[in-house]
Order: sequence, then structure tokens, then C-alpha cells
Amino acid sequence: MSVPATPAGYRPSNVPPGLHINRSERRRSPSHTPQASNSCQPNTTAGDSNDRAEHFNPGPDTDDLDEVVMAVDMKDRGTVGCSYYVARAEKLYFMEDVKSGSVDVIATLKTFVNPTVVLVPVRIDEKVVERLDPNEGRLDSAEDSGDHVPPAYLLEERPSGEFGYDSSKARLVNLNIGADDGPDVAFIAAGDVLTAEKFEETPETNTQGNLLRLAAWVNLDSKVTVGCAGAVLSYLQRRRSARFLPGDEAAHEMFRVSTVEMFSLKNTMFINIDTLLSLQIMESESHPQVHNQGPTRFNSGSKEGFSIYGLFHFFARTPQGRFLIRQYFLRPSTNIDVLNERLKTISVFLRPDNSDSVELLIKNLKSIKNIRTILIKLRKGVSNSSSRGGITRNVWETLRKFLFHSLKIRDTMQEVLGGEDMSIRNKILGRFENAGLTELGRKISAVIDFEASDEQSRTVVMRGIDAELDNMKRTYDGLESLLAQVNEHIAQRVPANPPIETNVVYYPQVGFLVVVPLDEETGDGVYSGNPRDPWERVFSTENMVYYSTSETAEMNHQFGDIFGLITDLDKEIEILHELAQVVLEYEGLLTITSDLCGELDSLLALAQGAKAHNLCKPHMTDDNVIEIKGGRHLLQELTVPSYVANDTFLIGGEGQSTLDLNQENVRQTTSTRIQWRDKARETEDGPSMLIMTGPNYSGKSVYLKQVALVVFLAHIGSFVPAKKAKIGITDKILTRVSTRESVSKAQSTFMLDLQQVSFALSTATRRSLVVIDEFGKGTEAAVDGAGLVCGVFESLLRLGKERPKVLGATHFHEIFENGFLAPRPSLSFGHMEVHVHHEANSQTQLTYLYNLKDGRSISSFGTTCASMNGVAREIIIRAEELIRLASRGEDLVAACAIMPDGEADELQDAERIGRQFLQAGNMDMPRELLDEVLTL
Ligand SMILES: Nc1ncnc2c1ncn2[C@@H]1O[C@H](COP(=O)(O)OP(=O)(O)OP(=O)(O)O)[C@@H](O)[C@H]1O
Repeated sequence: MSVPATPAGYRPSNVPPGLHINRSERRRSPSHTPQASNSCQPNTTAGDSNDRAEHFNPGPDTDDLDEVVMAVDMKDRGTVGCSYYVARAEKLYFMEDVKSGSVDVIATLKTFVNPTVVLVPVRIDEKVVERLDPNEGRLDSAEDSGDHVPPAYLLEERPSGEFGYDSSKARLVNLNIGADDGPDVAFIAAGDVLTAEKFEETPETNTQGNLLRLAAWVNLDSKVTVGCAGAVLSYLQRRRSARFLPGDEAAHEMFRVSTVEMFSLKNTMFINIDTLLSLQIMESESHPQVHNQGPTRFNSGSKEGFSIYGLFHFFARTPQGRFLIRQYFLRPSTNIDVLNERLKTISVFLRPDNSDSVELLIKNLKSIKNIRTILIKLRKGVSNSSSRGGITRNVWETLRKFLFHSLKIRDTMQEVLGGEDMSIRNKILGRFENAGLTELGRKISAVIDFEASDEQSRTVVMRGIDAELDNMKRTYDGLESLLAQVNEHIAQRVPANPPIETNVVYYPQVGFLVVVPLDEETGDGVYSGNPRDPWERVFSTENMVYYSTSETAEMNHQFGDIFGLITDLDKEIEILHELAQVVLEYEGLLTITSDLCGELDSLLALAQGAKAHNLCKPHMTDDNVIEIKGGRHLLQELTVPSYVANDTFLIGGEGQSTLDLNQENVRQTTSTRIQWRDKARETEDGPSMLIMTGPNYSGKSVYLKQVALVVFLAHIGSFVPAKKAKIGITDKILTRVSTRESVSKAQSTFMLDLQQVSFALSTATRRSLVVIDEFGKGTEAAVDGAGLVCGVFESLLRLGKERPKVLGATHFHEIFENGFLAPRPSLSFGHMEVHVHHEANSQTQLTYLYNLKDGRSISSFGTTCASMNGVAREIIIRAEELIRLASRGEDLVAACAIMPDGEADELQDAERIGRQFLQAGNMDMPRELLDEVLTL
């Protein structure tokens, strides 16, 4: 006999969360279809009800868990403050106020935090609001196609009072929410962890005490940030009030703040959304999650399309691993130690003799879930009496697997060769407390019967935990034979002739019943008791009638709704509730284990990406240099049959010492390298700017992006697509790249170009990489465009020791023809090699070789490209003629005035007639003149 599946915590679909339905009501609405049988396996809708139960259990709303609420403010001429809350981590982050910050800091914060909601005070500078435009990140193609593209996040302007320092501080002081016996909020400063024990040492519960404790972990002098934190807390409170009725305890579990942490933008490379999109590092994507319409943001889900991030995130196995990968991409680091540690770890994982261990690690990680989410569910189940049963079977199963596989991961990490000083290995061995994890695993397995839970699709408590529960289960198990005995007893009282088959059955929530076949003539059972002891008809089916008899009444009295008692019994719920509390005692260990699994997963994903895409370990250096040998574009190379790799060499202002450069270059052999080396020797410096010219489609843009991507990947601690790369720590990647068209209808493409370039000019430092592709194309007069490009390049070159590394591409050959940009050692030119074939019919054909060559290209082969792409022959001939004239400096206006045959004569006639009309003045037109005009 198997126990029917009516799990603890079942709630019918029409009952709102937080309400109990009482048993008598449920009796009146049995959810099963009775069947005639003498077994106690009655419920044909068991699977169904279980599904529903899982579905309706009041777990945390997963949409809420994805929320990241950020508040920013800028005060006193540029002091920027920011605080944000991450629902999944239940963490409130504080930034140290940034003095003399600018709107650019706000742009960085936007990318760094990747929020779903942004709060600003109404009084904030319009420029800040512009910078926070949630529509940034929308692609025109999507808009043009008429698709609804949701904004990146919800931007709310809030009354300035919500950002007030005193009220915010008061809100922070009261942060001891969720604490039943005093505050349980752990405050953590950047790089410092407040342990539970440490916390216990300061048991002040009064306001002053809370304030002191708060001040120990958060810089309360960062007044603008404190105001922002207050605004975030007000927002969370508003959301809670909108969801729950006053006094509902469940509200405490929504948007709980369990830790506070400081964060800093120091050591983060600046990269904005424009750059992430134009370099195809990430794709913005519809994220239907938040109330209202759901914003578009970079999410950690699995739907990232064709992007660099997609190539790596694909390899992560755990939600927390995917989350971290996303963080790496949104927050590239300038901390050389952090980057070298990641690079070293990837190298260790890629060692051929570690391949078995890596495989095993990946296999185990597949069974690891984000335990933070599970803990939220447990806490919710524990604190909310109405949803205690809501801790679903999945939660226990997930925990068990988590503990088992974490221990396996710990064992495997010990076997990784060459990783003795690898930080992740040591963290795992040190923080995955073997004893603690094993002990908790044992405790869970001692309470939950996983085998029976599987069979019965509900959480089944082990026998031996509770005597009362065991008794009931024993009785239930013995029901089958009891039913048979009672049936035998009843059968003796039923007339023997004609023989009548009776059965005794048990239905949960209905009780025990006797079943006899239906007599079609009477519509009653073929037997329904004797006159002294008539049976009471309960219901019938097509051919059976169900009766309650004195015997079944007695059994009901004795055993009651035994199944309901077992499954819905407070006893069982209580046991699970206690177990949940035990698990929560291990919260610290579980979260750290879960987070470290995520870190390991993210590093393994980087290693797998490196292996899959044939990447090499970059040499990160403090020298201000980019030196790439055999660089490739990770995405482009997937789209062409054979990708041509190219080298790069750039030195920013005060790059590297001549000595370093010479030593490095001894190992370089290509002619380009020698030229660069010689140039560097001559000047004790090298090119900080490379300008690419050459035909359309020759590979200029791809090359520029490829270099930027190598630099970017190196700064997330990843291997890079090259044979060899030496990458200087870069503080910003600033781009003006044409693939990304206008992001907002209010701005023309050219305006956007100008904004991007002026931003680059004002913020680039000698440590930055600036990529300018085809700037100035959108100007009405080509001469404006050429002038602008030339001005931009010139001003970047003139920054002297402060000049950034710049990669540019332009079609404005005139700036070089006319010597507008004077040659100098810091300026170098490159072009992609093309073969020009002159065919018999005087047509020219180009073959693109995608091979980077030093120097400028002679021609942009514009007409050849046009001809190859189907532009009519006459147009090409005419264009070539005009190009020839222009290059000879002839007047193009006059040249354009040359008329085709006959057209000039006609115009002369027309002119003559016009003049005659004018001479005729107001007089009547003479007949002969009119005739002449009409006969023409
Ligand atoms: N290194 C390479 N190896 C192989 N194919 C390449 C390489 N670089 C570019 N290509 C191919 O050439 C195409 C055109 O490249 P790209 O857009 O960079 O040209 P471009 O010179 O910038 O053109 P335009 O001046 O019109 O913008 C790419 O889509 C790609 O298919």
C-alpha cells in the first residue's frame, strides 16, 4: 500500500496565500473521484494535487528576488552618493561618497550596479537624469521593427525628503528587521566580515547602540550615500506595503536586509553601456521581471545571444556562477593582483593532467543550486506560521544534493595539481567545513525519508522521530489488513444467496465505507443492511453504491481521517519546521559554501571558454602598453571560414621604459615589429595612436574592435584571443563605434557621435584606450567631418605624456593628403592589405587579405567596392571621372555643369525666348513672337 499524495501545505487554488482552510470545509469538497476497491489507494488526482501544492506553496516571488534597487544622488556641486539593494543576496550596499564626482560617475554606477529600479530625488540636476535615461541600451533595429522594447529599468523621481540624511539615518538604525530576539543584521565593511560571534559581542539594542554599531561598518560621513540608502529603504517599505496587509508577518520576509556592505568604484575599469553594446560584449535583452513592464538590462539568464559574454556564460553551471560571470563583465577590474589570480587559476584548470578533476568539478557543480534562495524559502516557511508547510520537498532535496556535492567538490579540489597556492582552492578547503556540512547532511537525512518522499511526491518524515506520528503511520500501514478483516465481518452478515460481493474502502477526508454493486432495478445497492441496522447511503457511482455502516462509523470514530492527520498533521509540519530552524543555524556556512561554489563555477567557465576558443594567457603589466601578437576577434572568427590574425602595438603616454621595450622586442620577428621597435628606439617612445585607412569591408572596424576586446577580456581576468598579449592596466575603454546607431529618437546619430567623442576627450587618461571608428561621417559637408576627425585626433595626440592609446579608422583621406595631421612618432598608420586585379574589361577587382600593413592605404577603392556591390557602370564611370578631377584640384561645380549632347542648345533657345518675353514687358505679345514660341 502506498500513501496517497496529499502533501503538507496543500492549498486549493482559490484560497489566497496566508489563509488556512479548515478541515471540515475540505471534507465537503473532496478532490478525488472515488472508485470501488477495497484498497486504501484512493486518490487518482494525487499527482495533480501535488503539482498544485508545489505551485501554490507561498515560496518567495522569484521576480522579487531578481530586483536590484539603486538610489543615486548628486549634491554640493558634484558629491555623488549611491546605495543599492540586491534582493537575492538580501544585501544593502553603500558607496563611499565620491567628492567632485561628475555625471560620468553616475554612468559608471549604472553599469556597475545593473539595476532594475533607479531612484533619484526630484531636485537632482537634469544632466544626471539624462545620464540615467533608461532607454539607453535600446537598439534602433528593435524600435524600427515595431517591437515593444522595455526600458532598461524603472527610473523613479522621489521627493527629496526621502533622501534626507537624518531620516535616512533613522531608517538605517532601525534596520534590525527580521530579528525576533534582537537584531540579526550583520554589518560588513569592504573586505571585512562581521561574524555572528563578533556581532554577539555588541548586544546593544537601543538606538544609540545600533547607531554606534552601524557607524562601525558603514561610513556615516558619506552623507549623500546615507540619504540614498534611506531612499532605497523607503522604496522597499512601499513595495512591502503594496503587497501585504498591515500586520502580516510575511511582509518581513520580503526585501529583508540581512547584511550591509561597502562598495567602491576604485579598481573598476570604466566601461559604459554604449561600449558594451557596440563591442558586442553584452546584449541588452528583454527581462520581463519587474512590476509594470519589465525592464531591459543585462541579465544573468540563459538567453544571452551572440555576444562575448554569451560565449562564457554558457559554460557556467550554477546560478551563482552565472551571476558572477555577469559581474566580471560589468565590472572589469584594474587590480592586477585580482586579475593575475584569475589568470593563474585558469592556467591550473587548463593543465592536461587536471582534466579529470575539472570534469568532476563541473559534474558536481551541475547539482549545486543557489542556497541563498533556498535559505530565503526556509526562513519564510519558518517565520510565517501560515506557510510553514510551504517548505516544499524540493527545498530538502536541493539542500541534500547541495551538501553532498559540496563535499565532493571539496575532495576534488584537493586533487587539483599545481593549485597549492590558488586562492579559490584554499578558500574552498578552508571555508567548506567538512564537519559542519557532513553534520548538517546527517541531520537532514535523519529526519527526511527521501526514498518515501520520492515515491509519495511529498515530504515524508522518517520513522523514529516522533512516537505519535509513528503510531499513526503504523496504523495507516496496517489499514489494508484491517479493511480486509472488517470486510470479512460484514460479509458474514450479508445473505449468502445470491452471493453478494462487498468491499470496505478508505478515502482520506471521507473515511471508511462499505461498497456493494448497484441494483439497476431499484437504483440502490443489491444489499443495504437489514431493517434493524440499515446502512446509510453516502454516494454511488455508475455500478457501485457506497454506504456508511455501524462498523465503518466505529472505524471512523477510532481512526478518524488518519491520512489527513499524517499528511496535514501539525506534528509532521512541526518536525519539518524544527528541521528548517536547524538548517538556518548553518546559514553562514551554507551561504559561504554556495558563494564559493559560484566563484569556482565562474572561474571554470572562464577556463572552459579559454579552451573552447583557443585563448592565451595575457601578461598583465603596469606598463602603459598594448602589445598583441596574432590577435583575433572572438565573434567574427566564428562567422568566417578563415580568420586572419593581426598584431597590435600601442604605448600610451609615459608608456614603458626603453629598456623594457627593447628586451620585449628581442623576441619579436615580424617586420612591422622591427619598424615599431626602431621607431620606439628613435624616440624613446612608441605610437600611442594607430589610424586605419583603406577600402570598405577591408576589416578596419573588426580590427579596432578586436584590440578593444582583447584589452577588455584581459581586464575581466580571462584569457584572450591571441597568440601572445602584453596588456597594460587600462582604466577606461571609450568608444565611438558605428555599429551602434542612435539610442534615442531625440538624438541624431551624429549628435550621439559627438557626445561619445567629447566624453572620450574629456575623460580619457594616459591609461585609457579610445576607439574611434568612422567619426564625422554624419556631417552634411564632408569637410566638416574631416575637420572634426582631424581635430579630435590632433587633440588626443597633443596630450603629450597624458595621451591615451587610440585606435581610429577614417575614410577622410584628405586630412593626410593635405598634411592636416602632421606625422610624429606617436602617430602610426595601418591598413588592411588588399589585392587589386585589373581585368580585361578595364574593371577592377579587389581581394581582401585582412592582413595588417604598416602605413596608409593609397586609395579607399570606393568605386571598386561600389561596382562589386552592383552599382551601375555609368555611375561608376562618372564617379571615377569626378574623383580624378578632384584629385587634380579642379573646380567640381564647373565640372558638373558640363551638359550631355544637345542639352546645351536647348537651354540656349530657352534662354533667348525668356529674354524676348522680358523685353516685351507689359505690351501685348506680338503674334509673330507667339507663333515662334509655339512652334519651338
Ligand atoms: N581579420 C579578418 N579575417 C577574416 N575576415 C575578416 C577579418 N576582418 C574582417 N573580416 C571580414 O570583413 C568584413 C568587413 O570588415 P569590417 O566591417 O571591419 O570592414 P571595414 O573596413 O570596417 O568596412 P567599412 O569601412 O565599410 O566600415 C567582416 O564582416 C568580416 O567578415
